[in-house]
Amino acid sequence: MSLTKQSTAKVRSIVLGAAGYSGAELAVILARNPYFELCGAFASAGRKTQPFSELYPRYKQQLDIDVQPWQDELATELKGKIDVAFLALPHEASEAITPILLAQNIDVVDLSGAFRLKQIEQYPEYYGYAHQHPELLAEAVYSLMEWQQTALPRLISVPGCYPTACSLALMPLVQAGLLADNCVPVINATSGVSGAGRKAALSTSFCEVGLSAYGFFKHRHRPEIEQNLGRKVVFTPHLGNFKRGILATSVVTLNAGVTAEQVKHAFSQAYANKPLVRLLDHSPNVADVAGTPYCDIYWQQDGEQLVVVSALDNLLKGAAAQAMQAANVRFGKPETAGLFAGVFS
Ligand SMILES: NC(=O)C1=CN([C@@H]2O[C@H](COP(=O)(O)OP(=O)(O)OC[C@H]3O[C@@H](n4cnc5c(N)ncnc54)[C@H](OP(=O)(O)O)[C@@H]3O)[C@@H](O)[C@H]2O)C=CC1
Ligand SMILES: CC(=O)N[C@@H](CCC(=O)OP(=O)(O)O)C(=O)O
Repeated sequence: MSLTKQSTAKVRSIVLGAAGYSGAELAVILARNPYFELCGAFASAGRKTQPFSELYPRYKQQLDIDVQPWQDELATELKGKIDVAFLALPHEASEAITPILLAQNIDVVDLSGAFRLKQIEQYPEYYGYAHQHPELLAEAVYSLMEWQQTALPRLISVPGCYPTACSLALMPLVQAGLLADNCVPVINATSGVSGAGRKAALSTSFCEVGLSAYGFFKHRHRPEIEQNLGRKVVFTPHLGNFKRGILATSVVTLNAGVTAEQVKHAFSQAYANKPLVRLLDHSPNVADVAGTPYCDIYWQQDGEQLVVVSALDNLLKGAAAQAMQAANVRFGKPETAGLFAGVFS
């Protein structure tokens, strides 16, 4: 195994799952973040070492790093050479590899759902497997950064893509106490096909995908959204025939008498100094957030009924950009470092 040149001045990082969609986005973001150094990129053990630009040809001459097969034994070799590992892996792989990395004093920023839910008994029901590490579930901090109140520890659990879109849309109303007690938010959200990852599957192949709902009541993001909002929701994800982006439409009932000014104040106050949330005066469009680290939010009120529409790029604010945002904060760097290309970086 080889690592690229290291500098003690920068946060030394690796990406596991760098051949996949969200890991690849993260590798690109890390490579342009002046405060971090991308020291290694890894895929599954069965893969041969391959240049990143062979997997993603648009990065030829921009990101010259090899994607190498990951083996757990590498963790020992990396001790003292790497500060943080970003895991863009299937949930169970993340759960298994995390303690191995932590044991070598390597921080973990996990993009999977392995450490998102605080109630361990929800894993069999919503993830289809029993969680083996209650101590790490307790230790992990869930990093919905706009609402993050506490310091980030060595194990960071990055929120899911749909929960980020829905929670950013509804948290201001919850925190301001504007939702009716008996309100069960109804959330319909449509994701582009990259949400399903890069691996080939008939159901997500281009000619098969139209627009359809799935995951009724049992999608793993439902308990995550409920954990964030502190109330039950009806969450129905949809798959649409576009590459990237999520559009979430959340319908709620407000307390009687809540005014338009109160709603506006709740959103403006919540996101006044939050650089990655944009409050719009028109309905969001996934085309305007695809390729950006933003979550766009808009609402319309009719008496006690409120519709909130939010949009983000599932691979960026819904995954890699949010992971970078959290790691920037964890290591004391500017929150948005690496997230904007060119003059905004
Ligand atoms: N896609 C999205 O919109 C979002 C994804 N996420 C989460 O990020 C994670 C990755 O998702 P995504 O990028 O879509 O997935 P992909 O299927 O595109 O990529 C998965 C990556 O993980 C690697 N991998 C799989 N198993 C192992 C293993 N046991 N050891 C080492 N590497 C392994 C794969 O390697 P190889 O290519 O060699 O098989 C591949 O590089 C998931 O947990 C997902 O839930 C989070 C938010 C949004
Ligand atoms: C379109 C599609 O299949 N989307 C995925 C969610 C995206 C993802 O990978 O989930 P996390 O955000 O939890 O990591 C799904 O419904 O399972």
